[in-house]
Amino acid sequence: MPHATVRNTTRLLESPPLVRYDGLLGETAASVALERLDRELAWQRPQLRLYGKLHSIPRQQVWMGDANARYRYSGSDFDPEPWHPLVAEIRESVTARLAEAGVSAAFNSVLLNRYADGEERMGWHSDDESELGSDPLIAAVSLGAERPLRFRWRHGEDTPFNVWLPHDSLLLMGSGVQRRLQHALLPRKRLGRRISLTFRWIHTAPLS
Ligand SMILES: O=C(O)CCC(=O)C(=O)O
Ligand SMILES: [Fe+2]
Repeated sequence: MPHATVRNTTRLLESPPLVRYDGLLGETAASVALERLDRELAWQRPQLRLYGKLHSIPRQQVWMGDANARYRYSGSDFDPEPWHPLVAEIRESVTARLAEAGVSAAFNSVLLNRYADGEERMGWHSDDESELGSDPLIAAVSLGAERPLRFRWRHGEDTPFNVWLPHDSLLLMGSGVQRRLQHALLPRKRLGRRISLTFRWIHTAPLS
């Protein structure tokens, strides 16, 4: 099974911290998924408040998941969209591939991100909201233009590094990654459309 461990993190993180698996859906199915998600989802560009001023995010997104998997993100509450059948199928492929690799994981929600071109991006952050628990496992599927996800150590333990995310790949961000690193999808010139799906487990509160 093709996969690549990201070597320069293994000294500093527990196993399996950051692993990329290639060929998740198969080339054709992945290209069909890119087109369908692009067309069929209700992509949104919410405004977030930053230092008291509203800014449109430099990408589009959709939150999807179980009805009770509510999420708080940059000061706003998001109610998830119901599972799109194709996204539910991709989730099955992700959990199956992880299970083959000996990683048992379950996901009740996903943030889908759509970057129209290389100018669209996501700034530095860790996915460390309290709803994700103390040591979340996040699985990120990439479709479309290959871009690097850049990582930097929160306390400068080592140098920043890129993990390239080709079409139809799956990046597992495992134990310690959110606690010890931040990541960003920085702008790059001359790049086409990309959609990512970052699957998560949200610890839920009872529906009121
Ligand atoms: O688009 C990506 O690969 C990164 C997305 C990300 O960091 C996130 O959804 O939290
Ligand atoms: Fe993230």
